[in-house]
Amino acid sequence: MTDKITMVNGSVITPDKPVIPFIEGDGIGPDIWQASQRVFDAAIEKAYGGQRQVEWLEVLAGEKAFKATGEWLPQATLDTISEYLIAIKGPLTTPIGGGIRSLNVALRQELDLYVCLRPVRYFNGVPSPVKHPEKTDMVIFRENTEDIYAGIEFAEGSPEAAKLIAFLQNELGVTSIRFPETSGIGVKPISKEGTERLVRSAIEYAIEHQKSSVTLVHKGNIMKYTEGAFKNWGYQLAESEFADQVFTWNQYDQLKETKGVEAANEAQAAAEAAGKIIIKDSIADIFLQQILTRPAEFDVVATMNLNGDYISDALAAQVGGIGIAPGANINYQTGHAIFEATHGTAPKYAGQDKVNPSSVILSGTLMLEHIGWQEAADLIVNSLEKTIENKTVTYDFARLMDGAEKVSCSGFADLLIANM
Ligand SMILES: NC(=O)C1=CN([C@@H]2O[C@H](COP(=O)(O)OP(=O)(O)OC[C@H]3O[C@@H](n4cnc5c(N)ncnc54)[C@H](OP(=O)(O)O)[C@@H]3O)[C@@H](O)[C@H]2O)C=CC1
Ligand SMILES: O=C(O)CCC(=O)C(=O)O
Ligand SMILES: [Mg+2]
Repeated sequence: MTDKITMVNGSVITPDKPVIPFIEGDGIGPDIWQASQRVFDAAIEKAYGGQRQVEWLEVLAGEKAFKATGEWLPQATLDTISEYLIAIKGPLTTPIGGGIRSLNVALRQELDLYVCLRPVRYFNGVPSPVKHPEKTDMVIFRENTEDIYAGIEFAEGSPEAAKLIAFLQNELGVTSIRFPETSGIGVKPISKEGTERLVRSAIEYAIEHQKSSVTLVHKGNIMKYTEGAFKNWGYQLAESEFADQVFTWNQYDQLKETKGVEAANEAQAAAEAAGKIIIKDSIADIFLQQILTRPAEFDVVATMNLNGDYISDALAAQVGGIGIAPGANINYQTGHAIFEATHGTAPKYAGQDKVNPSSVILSGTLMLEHIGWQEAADLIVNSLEKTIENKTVTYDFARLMDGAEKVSCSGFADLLIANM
């Protein structure tokens, strides 16, 4: 009998034969989904010998949905994911500079999946542009429902843009819009509630996984009441809700001011010795330099939507690129979660059975861990390590590895299954 995954008292309850909806995705989506699904099924079969099994339920979004229903994101898709709690998806296309708004963002907003969780770790043998890729081991908590992704934007020349600019100038005394006649305009909402639930999740994750620090990444020197507020609210939340478990740079600064630098250093050293998590912050531009030059100093990263988008792809590059960068969109209160790769639809490779399916496959291992099927997740990760160490890899790795054998997307999945 198949059944639904549910959330009971904050815990995910998984029946032996759960229904899990999936969205195949646009562009390379069908190639990587088909490869990934075979790997998931093989790992589950090997781990549980038929006692556990996923019943995959296709739901439509993107181009496939539009062709079939005339809608890009049918309500039935949202309803089904909402009902079954957990889903996994391939990438969906978003046109640039016009056309539909992002379906990926819409899914996150509609289901209020406020955390975009993107773990970044190195797999032995993966080609990387840095000397010590193994030093990059971070988990990104990207706020997933606010910021300029809220989509409050008005086009240059539109009556809405003219009205909003006139309001800013006439009612709020704004004089700094350089070319008001020809400006498009966007709004960036960042809330205390949105910040708190994101930072709370990041600190809880750090505690559960025994991480040593959480870094709040922001551009609060320039955007004081959005990104600067994120930093302040983040510190306030850490100090009020996790007083016994953390030490913050804000506390360090206060001690330095009142008792001097030695007292502040001593307090931080004592906190570290006691295993407390250090909550620190970094301005986004220098952070992008420091993750390259001093990656070992960062652990869990909590940031807003746009910063998190940039940081995800930058960190993915450090450990071998977007072909191996998984992710999950999660609401820890309702239990809703959609697992998906960090990369997009790579349209030039669509239908060529060529690209690396590892990002969706590793997103699937996050999903298996999330539903408590750790044995199946471990089988996949171990097999991925072995397959990469054997130098049998897709084009993206093969072009940077000496002596590698280039395999197709489906061929890579075959090897993962054989190596389990
Ligand atoms: N969550 C989602 O669904 C996302 C959707 N998108 C959407 O995807 C579309 C295309 O975006 P674009 O900016 O080109 O970014 P993409 O991530 O789709 O592709 C950029 C490049 O990354 C490399 N790449 C991507 N996926 C893989 C893979 N699985 N294996 C190996 N290499 C890979 C390729 O590099 P190379 O050319 O060097 O071989 C590719 O040309 C846009 O519509 C965008 O909005 C983007 C990001 C996320
Ligand atoms: O929605 C999109 O098209 C892009 C999304 C994206 O870049 C991301 O999720 O990292
Ligand atoms: Mg992105």
